[in-house]
Amino acid sequence: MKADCRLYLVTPPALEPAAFAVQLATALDAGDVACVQLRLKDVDDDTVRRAIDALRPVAQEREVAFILNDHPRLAKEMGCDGVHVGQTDMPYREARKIMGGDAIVGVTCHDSRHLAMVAGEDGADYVAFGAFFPTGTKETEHRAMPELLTWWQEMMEIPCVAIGGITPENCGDVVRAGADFLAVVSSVWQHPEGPGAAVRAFNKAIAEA
Ligand SMILES: Cc1ncc(COP(=O)(O)OP(=O)(O)O)c(N)n1
Ligand SMILES: Cc1ncsc1CCOP(=O)(O)O
Ligand SMILES: [Mg+2]
Repeated sequence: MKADCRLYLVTPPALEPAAFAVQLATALDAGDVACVQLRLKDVDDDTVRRAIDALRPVAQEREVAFILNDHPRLAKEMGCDGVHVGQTDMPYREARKIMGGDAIVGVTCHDSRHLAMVAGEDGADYVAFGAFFPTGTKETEHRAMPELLTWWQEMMEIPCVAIGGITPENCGDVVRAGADFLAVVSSVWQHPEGPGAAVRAFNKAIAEA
């Protein structure tokens, strides 16, 4: 059992803020979730702001960290707890300058030990590896293996996030390999019995891994 692995929910690619706030509350009230990432691609800043206004309180009122994808300035302006940056987004150091020392800054490292070491040494709060499984949510060029998580855990203290196609059914190997967080999109928001059932299923799968 590796009970210290926790869920990291990433929002669906498109959402209507007020309706999705209800879905998010259902997910967060169903069980243990460490953080929520708002991930909206190809929308203008005001659309992101409106979504943050609707969703940030839902997370923060439940002591769940609220992280914005891609946009450090908006994250800072809008009171998010952190930001996630990828390798083609703003560089980590610049994001850190904007966010300040207390905020969470996470970095995508694909399947690269080198990128993860650099991010860790620079001060990232977590490194994200993936994709671990095929995913329809994002076109991915990199495939990570569970051994990468084990290697990271043996080398470094900084938490690692596993992302990409993770479900309650397939997460066991990734959890046992050492993921500190499972970042998930479709398996939660497209769960046939709803996001609450998905969170319960993940919590159970993690506890039994
Ligand atoms: C937790 C987490 N891990 C990886 C990503 C992917 O970030 P990036 O490579 O910048 O791709 P986009 O998500 O921006 O399309 C993530 N968002 N979150
Ligand atoms: C944002 C992102 N980065 C790598 S895979 C991915 C999508 C993960 O979505 P899902 O959990 O639906 O596979
Ligand atoms: Mg990005």
